[in-house]
Amino acid sequence: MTAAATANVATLSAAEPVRAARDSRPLRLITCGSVDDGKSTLIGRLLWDTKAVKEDQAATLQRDSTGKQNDLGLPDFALLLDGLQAEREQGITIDVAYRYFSTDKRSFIVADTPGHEQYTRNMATGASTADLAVLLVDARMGILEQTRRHATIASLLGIKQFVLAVNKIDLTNYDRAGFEKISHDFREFALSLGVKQITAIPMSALKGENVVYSGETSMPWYTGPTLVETLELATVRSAQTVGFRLSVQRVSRPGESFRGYQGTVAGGSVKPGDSVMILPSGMVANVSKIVTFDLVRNAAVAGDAITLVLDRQVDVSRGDMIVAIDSQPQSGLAFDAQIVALQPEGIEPGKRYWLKSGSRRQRVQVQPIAQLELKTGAWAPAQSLWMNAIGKVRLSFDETAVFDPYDQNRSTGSFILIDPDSNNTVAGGMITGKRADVGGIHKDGQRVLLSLPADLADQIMASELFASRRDETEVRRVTAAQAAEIWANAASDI
Ligand SMILES: Nc1nc2c(ncn2[C@@H]2O[C@H](COP(=O)(O)OP(=O)(O)OP(=O)(O)O)[C@@H](O)[C@H]2O)c(=O)[nH]1
Repeated sequence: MTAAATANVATLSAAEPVRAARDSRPLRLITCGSVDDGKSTLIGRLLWDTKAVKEDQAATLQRDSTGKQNDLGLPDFALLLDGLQAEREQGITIDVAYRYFSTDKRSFIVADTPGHEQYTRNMATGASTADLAVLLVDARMGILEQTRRHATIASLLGIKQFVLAVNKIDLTNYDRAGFEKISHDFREFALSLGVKQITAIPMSALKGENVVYSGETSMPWYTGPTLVETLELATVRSAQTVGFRLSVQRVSRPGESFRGYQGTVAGGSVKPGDSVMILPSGMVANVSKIVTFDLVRNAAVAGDAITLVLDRQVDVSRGDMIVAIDSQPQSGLAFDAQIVALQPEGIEPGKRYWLKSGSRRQRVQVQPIAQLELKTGAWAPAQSLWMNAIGKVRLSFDETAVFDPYDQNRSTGSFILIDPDSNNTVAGGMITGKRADVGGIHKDGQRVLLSLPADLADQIMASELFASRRDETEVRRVTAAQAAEIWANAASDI
């Protein structure tokens, strides 16, 4: 550690305690950027300078770095993450690697998300739980399309605080004008996304400048905070406001006398005596008991895995949602959503997919409406969505679907789409809202629902199209505007 760096440690520890009422939950952040922007080096540097690296790891790192030290004689920090990298390359379970570190003011969880284009999916996974995004750019390259894509996904997923880490500033000779141009370009783009909290920091992850320790010796012109100071002051996302949600994973019937509904609480809280509704059936019951692995509990909150026992016999199956009666999600046949297409085959107009949300799996027809132009931030009409595209779509279900909008509940408002032919996960998405409860022709159990405007509904019996289904067809009255939309979507439904 240099003398200047040591002096800065003292400065940091002596700083005013951060905001008294701050949430005690760790701050969750994601780092994203293009390949080689220096993410691994930055995370390694954060862990090293905050002393999150255990002694044995540090010794291994020094050994493995032999011959690779940088000009400060420090090890190659990116190697710290190599173990995780190897797991990632083998395939599989760890899409996003989580790392923990802390300062004397706060603890942090950082999700290391890969920078390659095809890893957009993993980036979205990390971002869905993050409070803040650190977007890395190479000071020599400036803002790239990938930077814009990541910033957009992070903002769609509800992240409102961004740090723009203008890394490798040492390679531009600490060029102030270059840094200011990049931060100006990014600020303009981020404002178009509605993101207002942006801190741009000139940084050398390799040399450890403006990460944990100040870079004032090399960049006297920069008087703003270091990365860690920014993180210490960031706010955690506020708790979601919607009521109790339990997506039923399993119905437990160990004996005649006991029937419990198992799952993880996906929102709100519940206690014995609460009135709940089972969706989509709409049946109502009261909670008589809450059981966890070995305990009877007097309450459960979001994140708890529980078995819920109700006070009466009701029909509940896997995939149903049990919700607070006074704060219900939206039920319907048609929803609006935003998705990120994840596979080379893209999203085809009108194709049927499996939609998976929590423990529920339903058939859905997906109609792309618009695609986000990353250069301008504008939505352009689109019929299909190709890999990595961010799009607005309409979802039409065969049977009643139940969601919260994503901004009210990230768990019951998000989903993935699976291609029934290839079994590939072709998109990840967020519900933005329910559409008017019409949507053309839908099967609801044994019934066929046909939605038509009032004037046409009176003539329905003349319709050849539905003659064969008349007995099982229910006609609903809707407005003319809704009807135009229904007809536009209906052809492929029949
Ligand atoms: N000069 C300089 N080099 C840096 C800096 N940060 C990272 N590097 C170098 O840039 C190269 C890429 O760094 P990584 O940390 O592996 O980049 P990455 O973004 O994690 O790359 P992937 O893991 O492939 O996505 C390495 O050779 C680093 O030593 C910096 O601030 N200054």
